[in-house]
Amino acid sequence: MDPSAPKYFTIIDYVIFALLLVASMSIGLYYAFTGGRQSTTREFLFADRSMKCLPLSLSLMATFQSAVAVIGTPAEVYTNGTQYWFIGCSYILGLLIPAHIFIPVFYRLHLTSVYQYLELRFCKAVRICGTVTFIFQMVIYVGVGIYTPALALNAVTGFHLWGAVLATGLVCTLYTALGGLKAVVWTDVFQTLVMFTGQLAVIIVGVQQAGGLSETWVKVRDGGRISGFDLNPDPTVRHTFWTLGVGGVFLMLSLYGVNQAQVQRYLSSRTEKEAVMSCYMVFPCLQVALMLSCLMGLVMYACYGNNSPLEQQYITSKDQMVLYFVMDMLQNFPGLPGLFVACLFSASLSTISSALNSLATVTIMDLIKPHCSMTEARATLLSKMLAVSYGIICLAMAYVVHLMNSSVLQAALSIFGMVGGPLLGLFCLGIFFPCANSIGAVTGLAAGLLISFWVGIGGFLSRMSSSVVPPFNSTNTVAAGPDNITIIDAASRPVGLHGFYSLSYMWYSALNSSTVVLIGLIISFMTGRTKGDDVASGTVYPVVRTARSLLHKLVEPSACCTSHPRHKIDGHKEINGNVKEDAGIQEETETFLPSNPVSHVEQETTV
Ligand SMILES: O=C(O)CCCC[C@@H]1SC[C@@H]2NC(=O)N[C@@H]21
Ligand code: NA
Repeated sequence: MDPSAPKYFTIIDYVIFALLLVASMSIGLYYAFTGGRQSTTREFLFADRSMKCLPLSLSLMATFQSAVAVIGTPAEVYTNGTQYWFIGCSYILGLLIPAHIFIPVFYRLHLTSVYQYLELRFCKAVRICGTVTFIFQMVIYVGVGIYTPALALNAVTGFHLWGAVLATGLVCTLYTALGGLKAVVWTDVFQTLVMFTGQLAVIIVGVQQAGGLSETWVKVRDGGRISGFDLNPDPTVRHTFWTLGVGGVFLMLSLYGVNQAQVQRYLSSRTEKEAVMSCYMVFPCLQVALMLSCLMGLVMYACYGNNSPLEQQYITSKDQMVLYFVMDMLQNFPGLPGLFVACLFSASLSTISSALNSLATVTIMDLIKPHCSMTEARATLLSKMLAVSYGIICLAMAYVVHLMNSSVLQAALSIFGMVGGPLLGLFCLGIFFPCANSIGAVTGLAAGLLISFWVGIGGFLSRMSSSVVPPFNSTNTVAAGPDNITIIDAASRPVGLHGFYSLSYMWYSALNSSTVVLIGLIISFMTGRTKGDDVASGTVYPVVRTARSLLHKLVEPSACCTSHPRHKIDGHKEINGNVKEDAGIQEETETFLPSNPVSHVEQETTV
């Protein structure tokens, strides 16, 4: 069989792919016509705040595990070894901090959009800036998420590229717009199971084809694909334990701490404890997903060694390697290629649906509702129309991504770093620095975005434009284009602006969030910092508040300010409490009372 010939699907493969779309659609329709039939925003956007932690944790994991991880991570491990696996170390702090800092603050404020926090803590302008930045980030990310599987599929199987993009985009938009968050969460659960099954099947068959487990191990070890701890502190080296294990923490916080798609899931939990539990349960799910993706890269290496289909010119981009491998290895197992393609599209659908739902939520809650009152029915209908509109916008975005043509994994992570990083910085400024004021927040965000685009685009252009590859240090592999990895001679090191541009993309989140905090604090001090007591209570991390009042007492023993006792309703009754300012005494009241006049926080009205 000519290895360069495109591989074709058998009819059973198409059937399995079609079944995935039908099953996803059915779940959407089920939630459209059961329960409250999605007639309130509380149900459509927050699943009646009744979600349990198991489905939530799978949905949380699926939201940022798209086809990019299924295709990009194995290609990364095949090309550069298992160094990328160390990103798993960042999941520890990357989930502990959201569970014990961000969730308690956001949950007790009974938010409907995470950007409401910015208005509570700062002002409406900061909220709008945060919302618009989030929309920008997610629309681009979804564009990558829709385009990635379709491109790989088209390249290897001849499957019509825009047919796949349209099928994915339309089915996903429909079940999201019909079934709301309940449908999105339960399709995420179903799609995650398909994703894991598909990857496992390919790994098992691939190990067999490579001659068994021990043979596979020997080949990847001798091929130098098992990376040890690379403790090189040089921030321009693309992947080291530091860029992945530490830089990855900031990336994780921007996604699992302050990204609306994830915060909305925490807020849809029955209790705060369930929300924290779902965050904890994401950890094993993420480790399994990472392990499967990395193992697939190793198995591919065991099968192809160094003469990869890329070297043989059978494919044109390293992001097509996984699908080529699947079609090459599973050709004799009818149905398995279809299963893996279903896995690929499951990864994509679960990310796109979560993104569309969160985009509709922030648009209705942050940009429309605060400026025009409307009935619950109209708000829900508008949310559904927004989900459809964003689906169409993201399809158009897929075309833009088509024009960009860069390695998908790095593209996705760079987007998170370049846009998610500054947003993380904005929330950290609010939660950990009571002295930060609104002017500091807006200026800090602008500075963070400026720096991130300077480094991100500057780095991309300097890699693309320099005919003679700019001087880089030895182990820095520069992914100049989608596939040509350029290993640079050991002698030279990045100097000046090149050093700045050659910062590993894994440091973008850390650099940009720190810039926002630093500039935000400087501007706050220059323009008259906020006095501790002027800050809306519940918007600053309690430990910071306590530390401040202790410090105050130490410095000025006569200081009158005492932190007001916080009336807490006892644990098991604590449900989505909203914080009410009432003569300085904070107490949490049942959320479903008519919204109290004092609370600044709009609430989704309950029927
Ligand atoms: O798969 C994607 O859509 C993007 C690539 C992975 C995104 C980041 S990497 C760290 C964290 N772990 C995940 O599984 N997803 C996020
Ligand atoms: Na996904």
